[in-house]
Amino acid sequence: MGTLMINPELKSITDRITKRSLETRAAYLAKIEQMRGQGPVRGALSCSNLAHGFAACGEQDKQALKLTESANIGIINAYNDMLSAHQPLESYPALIKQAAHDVGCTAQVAGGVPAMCDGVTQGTAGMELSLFSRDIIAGATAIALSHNMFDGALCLGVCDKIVPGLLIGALSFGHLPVIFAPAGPMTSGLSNKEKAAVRQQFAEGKVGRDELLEAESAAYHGEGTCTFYGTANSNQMLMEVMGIHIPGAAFEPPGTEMRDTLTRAAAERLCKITALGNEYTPLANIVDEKCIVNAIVALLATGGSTNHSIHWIAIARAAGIIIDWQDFSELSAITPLVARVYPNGSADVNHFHAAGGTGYVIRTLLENGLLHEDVQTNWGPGLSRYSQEPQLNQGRLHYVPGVSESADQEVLRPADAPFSTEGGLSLLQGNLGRSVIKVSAVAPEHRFVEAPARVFDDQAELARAFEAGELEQDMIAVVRFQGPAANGMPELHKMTPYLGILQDRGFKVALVTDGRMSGASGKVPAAIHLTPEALVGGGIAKICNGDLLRLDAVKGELQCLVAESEWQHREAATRTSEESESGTGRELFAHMRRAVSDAESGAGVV
Ligand SMILES: O=C(O)[C@H](O)[C@@H](O)[C@H](O)[C@H](O)COP(=O)(O)O
Ligand code: SF4
Repeated sequence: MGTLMINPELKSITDRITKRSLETRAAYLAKIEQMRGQGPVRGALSCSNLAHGFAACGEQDKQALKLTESANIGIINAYNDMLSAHQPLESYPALIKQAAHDVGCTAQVAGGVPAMCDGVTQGTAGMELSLFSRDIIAGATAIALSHNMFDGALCLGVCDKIVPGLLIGALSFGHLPVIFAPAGPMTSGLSNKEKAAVRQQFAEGKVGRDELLEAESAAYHGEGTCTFYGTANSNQMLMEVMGIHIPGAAFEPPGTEMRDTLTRAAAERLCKITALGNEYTPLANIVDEKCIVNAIVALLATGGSTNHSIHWIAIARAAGIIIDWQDFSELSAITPLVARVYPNGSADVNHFHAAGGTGYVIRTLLENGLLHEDVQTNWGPGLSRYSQEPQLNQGRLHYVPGVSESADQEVLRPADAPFSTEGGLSLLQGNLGRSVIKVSAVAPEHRFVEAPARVFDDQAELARAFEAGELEQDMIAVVRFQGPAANGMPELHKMTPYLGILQDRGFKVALVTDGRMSGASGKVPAAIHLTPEALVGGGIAKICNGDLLRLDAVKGELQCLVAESEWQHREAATRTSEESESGTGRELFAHMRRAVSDAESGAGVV
């Protein structure tokens, strides 16, 4: 691999983050140091604690656990049948236990964590629990690891809030080595673009529910992660570039010999890097400022999910590192877009993987000084290890250098000849507050929209207005009271077909909301995560129907073009509906709505 001269702006942004985080990072590391016992963590347990901990084990494991020479791995499993991406995880614990035994160690399922499928809950009341489920998962991870029987943790989770929640929880046990093992993507079915087209036809009444269900079922047809580059697959890219997977684990499909080999290898590696061995690699040493910056760069370079402009702020905070949207925006200005995967193009993650995948992205960014190479990883020091690709040779795993050229220039390009010289996300600012936009999914001709506001209190109201034919005009839809404190900041992805139709009909259309969009949302310019949110009196609550709004993704401006004197005297609207307070379990999350931080602080309660 060529010289790895670091980009000077990348270095300066990293130095700024390191300086800003000095105190919080030092406090985090001090807490982790306190948690590091000598010898296996279980050695500090009382006899009764330990006996409870291995009561249900077989005799061989009991003997191993009584002694303190061999490592015991805690498995945190997010298996359920709701997420096609998590369904394969059902069989992983048995594979991991056998792999641990094969190297003289033990493994136990430390606990399960809940996992919500945002595809199942999209557009329903359940989506109002989705963001909060991240911090519930973080707490559930800590509950599992708090048994203190473990010398390392193997996290089994893939999708949206699950990987961030597992990682936030595991960072509270950052004295342990932690490896994430995914299940991989579904094989390609009906393309995401064709699926989106049938949805628009359904919204226009051109096809019926049977055709729609047939298209959806042809797109989402089997086990594994949905194949668009949304939040779940962005998680996989970021776990690679942070060195938390073992190299090349992200996009191998489930149910293959390679997939099972990678899962076993993760367990074997984890047994090797505990404090009992001579390659001790605690999670706290991996997730540092350079690692977080690498994750943001990889997100921006691949047009990853906007949700990570929230989750990775929360993850960084869990490691004592403070980042904000200005950091994202400045990194985006120096990060080339090297991948076009739906919604940023028509390819899916299987095409991305075949074209060179995570190894190629890491290689080309390293070669252009756009990632920090001098980092710690679960596979050893130095990020260039993750530009390698796994191969099987008579059933044994080994690594070879990854491709040095993209196998499909329509899907992956080198960082010095990218699809765009800027990354996928931008910060928008103005008299409405601060928001983010995924520019990589918006055609250049749609990145500037100035049009009258049409104000809605939820996405269903917008759908009704569309169906009544009231939206056939240039319009910036304002959907408010969708922030974290209002109703848990749901994804508002169901609006995408309606706004896409209006855009296709030639109207200038955009969306402004304090809510979220799906990582799969695309072509309509959307200023999302608007902070401060409507419920706390943010500017979005002062917009009236007909106000002229400007969304300029090129200059980074979001403005209500009302005279300053009038704007200052505008009353913020108050919410008319308490619908989000109860039903579908939402009453159980009232304390989180009251305590949640704003989107730019990570929308967290932990
Ligand atoms: O952020 C994300 O990537 C989304 O939450 C994704 O996980 C969700 O499942 C989408 O809603 C699926 O897309 P459709 O709803 O278009 O099927
Ligand atoms: S990618 Fe989204 S829709 Fe697909 S399994 Fe994961 S959460 Fe569900």
